[in-house]
Amino acid sequence: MCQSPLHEFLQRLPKCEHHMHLEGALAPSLLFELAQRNNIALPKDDDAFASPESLIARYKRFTSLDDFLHYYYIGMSVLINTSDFEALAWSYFTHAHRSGVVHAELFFDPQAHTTRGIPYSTVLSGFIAACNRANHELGITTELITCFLRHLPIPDSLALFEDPDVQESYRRGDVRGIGIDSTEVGYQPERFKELYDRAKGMGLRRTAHAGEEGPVGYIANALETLDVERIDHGIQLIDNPELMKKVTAKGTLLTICPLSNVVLKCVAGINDVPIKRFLEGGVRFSINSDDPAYFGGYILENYCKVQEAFGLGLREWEVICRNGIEGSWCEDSRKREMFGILEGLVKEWEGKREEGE
Ligand SMILES: Nc1ncnc2[nH]cnc12
Ligand SMILES: [Zn+2]
Repeated sequence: MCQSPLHEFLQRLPKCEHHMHLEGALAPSLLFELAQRNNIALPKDDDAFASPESLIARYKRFTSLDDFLHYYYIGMSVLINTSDFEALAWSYFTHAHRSGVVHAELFFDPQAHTTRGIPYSTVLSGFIAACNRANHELGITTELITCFLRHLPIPDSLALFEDPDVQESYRRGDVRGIGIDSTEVGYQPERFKELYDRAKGMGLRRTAHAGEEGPVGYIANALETLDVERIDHGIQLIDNPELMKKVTAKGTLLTICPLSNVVLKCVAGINDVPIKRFLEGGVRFSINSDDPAYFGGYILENYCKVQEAFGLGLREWEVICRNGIEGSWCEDSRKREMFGILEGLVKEWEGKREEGE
């Protein structure tokens, strides 16, 4: 719980999450439980894997994106069965519900599992089961997004994309779009042009991690060569006012993850995430959790940290939330429902203000 008088308002805002890696919701407690159940040996030469507590302590000392990714890929090696993937996603949804998430568009990394011999169908069926349960029991609507790993060879991405099970998941609408993630610097977005062209040809939605650790040129490159509809992170946009104007005019949504940026040392502190400058410049963005089990908080903690740093008003939060709803890849009827909740909440809180509460 944050110290802001707006804490209850922030909790109740109807949040859309657009940047959340399901594998990044693997809490150390579940990681150790699954390692034991599935008989997976964790590295013996790294003291961090001695216990869940020592792992949590190590997560507080990440030095870079790659330092985090090292632990992220080892962590997910404990996921073997459909039930493991379902348990992981369900643990995310219970936290998300408490944080006020009403709509979640979730990344997963198929190649990180298929390269370990886990079939795509095992991964997907576990995630779909949790999504269905979240919809029925918590009222959260969902979309899934396959992310391709930029550090792997391009032909591997294309081969996975064309895999009959993967194609079937796109055709059925079980998976709505594609993205690219993993190590950024040295892996320019344009390398994935063919993949994105094929995805666009199939009517899939498209986003890409860019401008997290990498320079602003990667953002321009993703927009130009991949024709993406959203940019994941994109905080380096602040370095190029001309491009910022273009992104604003186009209405491209940045999916910003403030806690992640601080923990992975992409910025010195939360005050350096360009929230205020993007708001003033009219850049659209949503606020997201990225890998909550690794970065010390879910989406509400990100909202709270932003509030503590920038002291935003009701109207500024309304803009952030409205842009998040608008930039979602759900039906217009669902957007209208979420706009309705938002308008009601803002009116209620403005009323409280007038009564001098
Ligand atoms: N923040 C991040 N950046 C790039 N790849 C990721 N995979 C999971 N989290 C990521
Ligand atoms: Zn990410």
